[in-house]
Amino acid sequence: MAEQQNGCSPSDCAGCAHADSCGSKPQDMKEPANPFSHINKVIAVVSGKGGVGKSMVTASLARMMRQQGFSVGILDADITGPSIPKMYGLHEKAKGSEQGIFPCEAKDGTRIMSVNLLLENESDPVIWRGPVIAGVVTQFWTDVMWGELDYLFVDMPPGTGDVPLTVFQSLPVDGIVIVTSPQDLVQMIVEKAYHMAEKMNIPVLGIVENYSYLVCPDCGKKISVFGESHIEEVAAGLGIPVLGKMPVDAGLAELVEEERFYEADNRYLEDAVNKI
Ligand SMILES: Nc1ncnc2c1ncn2[C@@H]1O[C@H](COP(=O)(O)OP(=O)(O)OP(=O)(O)O)[C@@H](O)[C@H]1O
Repeated sequence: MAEQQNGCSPSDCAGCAHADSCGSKPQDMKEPANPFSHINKVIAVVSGKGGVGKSMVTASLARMMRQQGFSVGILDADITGPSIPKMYGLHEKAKGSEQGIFPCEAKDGTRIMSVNLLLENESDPVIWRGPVIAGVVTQFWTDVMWGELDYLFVDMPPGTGDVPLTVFQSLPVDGIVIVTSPQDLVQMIVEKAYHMAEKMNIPVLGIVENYSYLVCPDCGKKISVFGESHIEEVAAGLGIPVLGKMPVDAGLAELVEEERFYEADNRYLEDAVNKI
């Protein structure tokens, strides 16, 4: 917690004539991007808990922006459970030069960096302690030559541990998207993610609900497989928009299994395009 002086707090610094010399000013721990990276917007995709389809949502948002003609990258910060390269059929090793590491390029032009593109065998487990993992994620920012990007999506590990903290402190994150699924604990889980972003002064762009429903292939009826959704109330309570609701979609799952996500055409998140 930053020390308070003169009875003021870090949030009072903006516009204060004494901000530069005052101990209340929050320390800027942002790391410089690689000199060969020019990134317009960094968006972190987070979830309060695992298994809600965060990577699916990250890649879907990236695909949608790609379809709109934007240049897009995905930084896979889920170091112990990386799934992005496989979704896009990438199994090569990333190459480097004196200036840094090149991201790998998927068939739709999405630039991707993940620990799996650096490991000798992609099935090798990553058994590193939190600070080492957080250091690798920072290097994906400082050492990777992303080039010109309109959007860099960061697929975060679940929860509020070391890596999310490092990403929020070290990368200039413009906003976060919270992914959740319909369940009783949703309010508490979303609020945890929301308050973490708030404490780090990062705007929450909205919530995506995954596994929202299933459409019966015979009668077309929507079935709430994981219970009724309360996402609208939770979002309204926090004053943030619902960016979209994704059903369990066998077509999307198939594209993941067949490692052809670069062909995905996910219309469920269409509303998100103008909000992120
Ligand atoms: N809406 C969906 N419809 C069909 N399959 C889905 C959907 N969302 C996710 N999946 C599938 O569920 C599996 C898990 O998804 P994903 O890897 O995105 O989860 P995750 O939240 O990133 O996992 P974790 O955070 O626990 O590492 C994947 O095989 C993915 O293809």
